[in-house]
Amino acid sequence: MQTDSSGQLTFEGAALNSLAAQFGTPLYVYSAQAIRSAYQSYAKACEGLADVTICYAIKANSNIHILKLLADEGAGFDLVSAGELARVLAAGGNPAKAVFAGVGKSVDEIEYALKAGVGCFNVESAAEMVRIGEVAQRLQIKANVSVRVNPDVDAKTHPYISTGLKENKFGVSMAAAPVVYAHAHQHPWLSVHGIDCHIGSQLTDASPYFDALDRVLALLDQLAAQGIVVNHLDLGGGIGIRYRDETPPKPADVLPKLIARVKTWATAQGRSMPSLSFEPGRSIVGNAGVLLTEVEFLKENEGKHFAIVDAAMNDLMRPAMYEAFHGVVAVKPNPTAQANTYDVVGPVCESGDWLARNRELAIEQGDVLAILSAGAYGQTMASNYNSRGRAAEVLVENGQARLIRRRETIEDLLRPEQDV
Ligand SMILES: Cc1ncc(COP(=O)(O)O)c(C=O)c1O
Ligand SMILES: N[C@@H](CCCC[NH3+])C(=O)O
Repeated sequence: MQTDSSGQLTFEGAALNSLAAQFGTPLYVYSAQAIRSAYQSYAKACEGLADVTICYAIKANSNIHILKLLADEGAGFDLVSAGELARVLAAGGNPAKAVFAGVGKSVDEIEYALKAGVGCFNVESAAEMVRIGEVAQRLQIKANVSVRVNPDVDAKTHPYISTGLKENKFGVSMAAAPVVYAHAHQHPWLSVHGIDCHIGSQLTDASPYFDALDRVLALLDQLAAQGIVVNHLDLGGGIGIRYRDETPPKPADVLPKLIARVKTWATAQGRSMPSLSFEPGRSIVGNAGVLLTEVEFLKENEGKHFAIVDAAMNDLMRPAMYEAFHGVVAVKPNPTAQANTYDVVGPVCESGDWLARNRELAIEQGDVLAILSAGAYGQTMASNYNSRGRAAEVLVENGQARLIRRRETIEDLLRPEQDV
């Protein structure tokens, strides 16, 4: 994001105020260049070090135009539902470079993924391994499987987005994993591909990755002693971004060291170097997107100032759900406005419908604000609560803006109930 000579905010060469006028608000705006360079920071960090696939976690931002952009860069995908797989296919992505995670894969989803040729299932329970084996046998299509293990490592992040502790629902415990592998190993329609581990999201400290890796490598030794050789490691996603003042590690700070540790282990064990994958989501798209919203009203209740805007918790759920901080700035200076400390709130009928609290802003009715770092877990977590249509999305590339999702209309909202 930059400021032009008149003080207006621009995003990859496009003035945000003009985009709001052209496409309306609320509006998600993404920078193609920022997404590409975030992806490349992963690809370059591993270059020449090992056989590595970067599987972008679709849940962060699943717009098919963004998936296409990433597929064109060479990304694989981490998906968690039939819907996300359909998006990969619609975007022209290669299903063989996709991994399918999630604790509750249905029979239909497994069947769809097998027929589409998904590269690997990251299996999260013994019962799921049995189910995948049954579906694979019925379809006579071999399923590649990794076990997603839960290493019981504290990722030191918000409790709602920590996934690698034993109290979390994700993955198979280290103690139970050998039995799950043994089932896959002896099954004629299952092929043991790798091991998977994802410990949480918005990590700002890299040390939990190394703790988790050490536990994973110890488990691989144990499996090898049982005659089960696992030659692929999927180390998940989770690297954080800056929302306020965080200093998360960069892929180049973490990935080469993780790869080096795997190499040292492989050499010591006299094994060939395993292939690897990572599943970043937030760090690819989070800082590449903003949510534009117009001020509907300014209001004061007994000295408390509210800026009521046209975006709401249904558009950006993170503040309501995690009390998450997102920066807020006016997209152009308003010299006649008086500065005040505002809570920026939406029109939804919930006290939890706030986007930002206690922000110093010099704004008037009709001004446009940018909610920053909204490219990840923004539109993908949006809902129709209060019967509000989802926002439109625009992708900016070299100053040119392209609509990549139209605004939902009232007809879109009513159709599933009228079509019965
Ligand atoms: C299995 C899995 N992989 C990858 C991710 C992506 O994580 P992040 O967006 O933090 O990189 C998630 C979400 O936390 C996940 O659950
Ligand atoms: N949705 C969360 C992250 C959860 C990641 C999914 N495993 C967020 O907005 O931060």
